[in-house]
Amino acid sequence: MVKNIVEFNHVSVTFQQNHKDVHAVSDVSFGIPTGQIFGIAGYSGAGKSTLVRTINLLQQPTAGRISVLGEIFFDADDAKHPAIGAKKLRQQRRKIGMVFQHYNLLNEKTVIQNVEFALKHSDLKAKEVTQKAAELLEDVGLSKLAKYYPAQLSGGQQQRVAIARALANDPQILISDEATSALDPENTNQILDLLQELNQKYQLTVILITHEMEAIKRICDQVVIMDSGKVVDSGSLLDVFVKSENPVTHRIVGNDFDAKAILNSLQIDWSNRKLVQLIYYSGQISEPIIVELYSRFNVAANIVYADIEEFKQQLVGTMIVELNGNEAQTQQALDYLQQLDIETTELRGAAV
Ligand SMILES: Nc1ncnc2c1ncn2[C@@H]1O[C@H](COP(=O)(O)OP(=O)(O)OP(=O)(O)O)[C@@H](O)[C@H]1O
Repeated sequence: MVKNIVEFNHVSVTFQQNHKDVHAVSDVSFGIPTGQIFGIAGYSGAGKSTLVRTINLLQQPTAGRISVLGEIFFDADDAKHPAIGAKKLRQQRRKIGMVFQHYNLLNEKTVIQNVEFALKHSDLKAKEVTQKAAELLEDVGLSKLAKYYPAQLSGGQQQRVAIARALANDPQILISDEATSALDPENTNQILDLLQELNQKYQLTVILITHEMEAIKRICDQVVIMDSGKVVDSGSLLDVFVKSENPVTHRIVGNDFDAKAILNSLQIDWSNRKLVQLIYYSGQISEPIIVELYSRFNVAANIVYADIEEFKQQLVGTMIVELNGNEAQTQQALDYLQQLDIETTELRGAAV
């Protein structure tokens, strides 16, 4: 099994529009580990769709190299044959399923016929095709609606049909390009949970392209943030959402853990106050720390702000507290928090 099921090396895509170059993707390099749910996030127009369309060469890059499933699909430096041959590409594309914001179902066919349609080039006999389609519908929780027509289904149900269809040829990669963008929050979460189930059941690598940060936070293992065609940040959810200090990342993913932004938005003048930001992870706090700081060190901790966020079932909390105590005792209190593996950052001295 290859470590990275997709690898982008210095990939660029430039379009010509009105005699001008549009740099939709600029010098992007990163790998997507096999078996992960991998998020590509950013605002509309950041270049996400263009980049993922290069994976199965629906979009040819103008520069760079792309490896997929351990094979070089495209290498701009190979002047004679930059792309893999058409026949090979057709075979390999079957290992890459795609779902989009629009479900693109065939309205005159029933739910099961829509899934069967995706198997028409397979080697299966008619009976096996029907059986396989029925199994796929069971995977996506739609067995009971097999004979319905798309128009009789809700948006979330239609997207489930699209997912079953995308899985028809047992792909190793499923690309979800804004697949939940047209759905309400409840349906969005159900589709995301389904993608997670499929990821686990079939060791399916899921590439989730979205501008919705809540979707990334709910199911992704790793994420890259794109802005203006470039990758501006990458890493685990905690690296990007909690620890990143990149202002562009903050603008895109939000400021939930950025103490300065929080204090500014609360209009708290903290220039002469001893404020400390605490960041802690699920299961970490079993003691009533605020009480402990007072009883052990005689340091009073007033909570200025507190929040808790969930990242793929891991809770991360942040508190901004004002510590009142003498210098030595306050230092002891901070040491104590660090012993509990609570990350502490002193905010003293900076202006609003
Ligand atoms: N075929 C094309 N010709 C010219 N410009 C294009 C073409 N396709 C995309 N672009 C431009 O490339 C940039 C990136 O578009 P892209 O669709 O990849 O962004 P995105 O992050 O996926 O956003 P969205 O979710 O809105 O599609 C945009 O400025 C877009 O207008």
